Amino acid sequence: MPGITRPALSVAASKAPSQPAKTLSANENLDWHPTSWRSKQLDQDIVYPDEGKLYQALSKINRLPGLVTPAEIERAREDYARGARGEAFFIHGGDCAEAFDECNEEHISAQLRVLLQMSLVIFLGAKIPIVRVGRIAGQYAKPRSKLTEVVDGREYPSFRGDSVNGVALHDRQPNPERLLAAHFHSSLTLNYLRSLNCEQRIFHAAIGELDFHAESIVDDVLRLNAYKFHARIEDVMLASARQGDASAVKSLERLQEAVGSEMLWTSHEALNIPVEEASIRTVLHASTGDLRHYNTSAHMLWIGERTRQLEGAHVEFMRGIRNPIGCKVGPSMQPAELVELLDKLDPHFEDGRVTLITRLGVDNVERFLPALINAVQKSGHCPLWLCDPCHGNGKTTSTGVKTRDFADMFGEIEKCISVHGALGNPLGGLHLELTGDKVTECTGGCIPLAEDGLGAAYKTLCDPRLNAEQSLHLALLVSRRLEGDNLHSHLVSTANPAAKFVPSTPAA
Ligand SMILES: O=C[C@H](O)[C@H](O)COP(=O)(O)O
Ligand SMILES: C=C(OP(=O)(O)O)C(=O)O
Ligand SMILES: [Mn+2]
Repeated sequence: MPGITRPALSVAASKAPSQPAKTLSANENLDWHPTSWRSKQLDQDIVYPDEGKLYQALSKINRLPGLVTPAEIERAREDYARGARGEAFFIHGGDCAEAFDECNEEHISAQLRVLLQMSLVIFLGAKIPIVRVGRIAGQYAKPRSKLTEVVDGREYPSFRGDSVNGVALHDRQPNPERLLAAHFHSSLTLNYLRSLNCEQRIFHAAIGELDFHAESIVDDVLRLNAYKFHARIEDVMLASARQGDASAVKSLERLQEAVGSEMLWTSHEALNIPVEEASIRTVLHASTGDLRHYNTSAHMLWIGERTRQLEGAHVEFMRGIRNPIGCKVGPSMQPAELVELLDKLDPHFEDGRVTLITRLGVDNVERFLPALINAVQKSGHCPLWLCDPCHGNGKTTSTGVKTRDFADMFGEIEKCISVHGALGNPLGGLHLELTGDKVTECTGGCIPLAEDGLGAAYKTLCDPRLNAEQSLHLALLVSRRLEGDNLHSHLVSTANPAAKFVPSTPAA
């Protein structure tokens, strides 16, 4: 569907100078402005019936404190640069679409806990620091394959995320008040995350719970592996205690440092550009004289597969912000197009400025990924490469339920690890739709969930998520794979639900 050209609503512009200062360094985008996207085609546009109310909501967001600070964004950039150079592994995950109704302590701590647990498990295989990034505290706007749907012969706008409209058919008109509600829900989520991050308790609980998971899961392999990993965490603690500080708490803190930064960086898809524009704060950098434009709605933002057109509004907006930025890369991306995109988004060739999130589908990785990697290697850009094994492996069951199979997801990750490894370009991490909650949305995994079991706790507002046990199982397999073990042939899939998962001999 063709996008529209936005009228000149001026929100962020009120805080940013209309012309760049004369003393700009080479690092500045001279032809960029927080509003320059408005003259470009905006795909997946959200059309509000009342532009006046939209303007009021955007200017309120512009006046409210940002959710994150420029200093944090600078620290996140350093983590992304490390990841791009192969010095850290990223676990980027969370809900497909956050829900206002799930903005509660249980859901938020479950998200943080599962990401921490996955980090610990993958750290023990990859043996490099792990950086965690949540699809959290702002993942409230969705692109859709079809912008309308027909129910009982009547056409309605599709559900576009809680910041836009409601799931209920009577609530499908985009409502600008939801933008403010999203800002406040994001703020509460982030506030709670910051409190949890400050507490050692969540880290201890996450380790302790690896055993709990092992107890609660009937599958032999997960139980064995989780115990083994728990024992190895203790080994690492003992070793670091031996090296100096005798105190176990001290060594636990060291392990925490080794696993990665304490902060969970926040992220969401930058889909609704007017509200992203309203979140910009422009800062004059004292030592370089650069004007830096920080999008304070999240630490990291990404461009979706449906809105990554080279000449489109989303790419135009994103190229000017200082935050680490990402772009989804689907099977239609051409190698030359990818390099052109990087030239736009990363004109100064900065390590980790861009994260490429490939989502090719298990059967497409070997066909498309090598040429994409080769082209990027030749271009001189140094992006962080993540594998999103979710969005290329979607299926709809015969009863119309959206799902994904665990074996396809691990299959895509394995192939990405192999292709990246063969080209001397190690995979930098994973991008996953997951939840710490006990949902039944994806098939397969350690408790082989079949299609007829999906109805038990199918709660997602958009795409199916891995549940806590599936997420941990995936982390165990990835950890072993990064260590050199190949467990893929043992995977239980719904294609063969009776298959027994035979444990491999625990490594010494
Ligand atoms: O999260 C990603 C997209 O928004 C989602 O896959 C689109 O789903 P749809 O094909 O049901 O619109
Ligand atoms: C919309 C998403 O993915 P993609 O743009 O890759 O389809 C998503 O990550 O939720
Ligand atoms: Mn999704």
